[in-house]
Amino acid sequence: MIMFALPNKGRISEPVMDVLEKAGLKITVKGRSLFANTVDKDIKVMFARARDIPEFVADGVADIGVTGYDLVLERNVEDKVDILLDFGFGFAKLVLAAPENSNINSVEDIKEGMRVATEFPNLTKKYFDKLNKKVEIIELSGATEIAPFIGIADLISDLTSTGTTLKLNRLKVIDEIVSSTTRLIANKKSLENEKKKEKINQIVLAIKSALFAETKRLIMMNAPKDKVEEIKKLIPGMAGPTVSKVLSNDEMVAIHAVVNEDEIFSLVPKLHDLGARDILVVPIERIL
Ligand SMILES: Nc1ncnc2c1ncn2[C@@H]1O[C@H](COP(=O)(O)OP(=O)(O)OP(=O)(O)O)[C@@H](O)[C@H]1O
Ligand SMILES: O=P(O)(O)OC[C@H]1O[C@H](OP(=O)(O)OP(=O)(O)O)[C@H](O)[C@@H]1O
Ligand SMILES: [Mg+2]
Repeated sequence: MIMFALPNKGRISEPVMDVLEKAGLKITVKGRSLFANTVDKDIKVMFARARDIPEFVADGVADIGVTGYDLVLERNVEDKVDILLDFGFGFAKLVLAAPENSNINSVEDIKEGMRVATEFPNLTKKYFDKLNKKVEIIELSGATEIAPFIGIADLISDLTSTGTTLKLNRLKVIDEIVSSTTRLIANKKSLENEKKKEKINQIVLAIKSALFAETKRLIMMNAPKDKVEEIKKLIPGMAGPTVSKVLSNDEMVAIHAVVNEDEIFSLVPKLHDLGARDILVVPIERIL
C-alpha cells in the first residue's frame, strides 16, 4: 500500500488535484475527510498542509507526497527524500527584500544584528550563516511584507512570484535565496521496497504523461490530397502525421497529428490557406 500525501489547501492544492485527475488517479474524497481512497486500491491519500508534507514523507508517515521545493529545504529533509518529478508550476523565489526607501541595496549593506522577518526561518538562517553574518530572525506565519513598516524588522525574506506583492508594499529585492516549484517527493526507504517502488513508478509515469499532454494538442482535418506534402512540412508531429482515406471523397484525405499547444495559433491559418477544412483542435489527457 502506498500512502500519498497531498496539500489540503493553499495555492498548489487545486492544480495538483487537476493533474492527478488527468493522470487517471481519481480520488474519492468524502466531505472534509483527511484520508481518501483512489481508483487504485493500493494507493491511499492523506491531506495535509504543504508545509508539513516534507516531514511526513521524510519520516515515512507517507511514502510519497507533493509539496514545494522551498518547503523541502526549509524542513531540512532534502537528504531523506528523493525528488521524483517537477510539476513545473507553483513557481516562487524566496528573496531578501528591504523597503524601497531604505539604504540597504545589497547584502554588504546588511549590518550585524539587523532583524529579518520571515516564514522561512531555517532557509534564511542557513543563507546568513553561509555569508557569516549574524542577524536576528523574526519568525512570522504570513503577511511578512508588513514587518518593516511596523518596526519589527529591517528586512524580510519572503516568496515572490509575479512580484506584485513586493511592488504593492514598496519593497525592493536585495538578493535571491532559493527558487522553487512544486515537486513529487518520495521516502527513500519506500523506494527500496520493490512492491512500493513499482507502484510509485506507475504514479510517476501517469503524472509525467499528464503533464506532457498538457503542452500538446491533437489536430485533425480534411485536406486536398495534392497538398499533403506541404502540410507534412508544417506539422512534423511526434511520429509524423497520420494520413488516411476519406471514403466519400477521392480528392481529400484525413490528417491527424499531435502538435505543440503554442504552435496552434499560427499553424491553423496556414493549414486553412492550403485548403484544409473541418479543422479540429482537441486537448489530450495523457501521452505515454
Ligand atoms: N505567490 C506564489 N506563487 C506561486 N507559488 C507560491 C506562491 N506563494 C507560495 N507558493 C508556493 O506554494 C507552495 C505551498 O505553500 P502553502 O501551502 O503555504 O500555500 P499558500 O498558498 O502559501 O497557502 P497559505 O499562505 O494560505 O497557507 C510553496 O511551496 C510555495 O513556494
Ligand atoms: O509575487 P506575488 O505573485 O505577488 O506572490 C507573492 C505572495 O504570495 C505569497 O503569499 P500568500 O498569498 O501565500 O500569503 P501569505 O503571505 O499569508 O502566505 C507570498 O508570501 C507573497 O506574499
Ligand atoms: Mg503562503
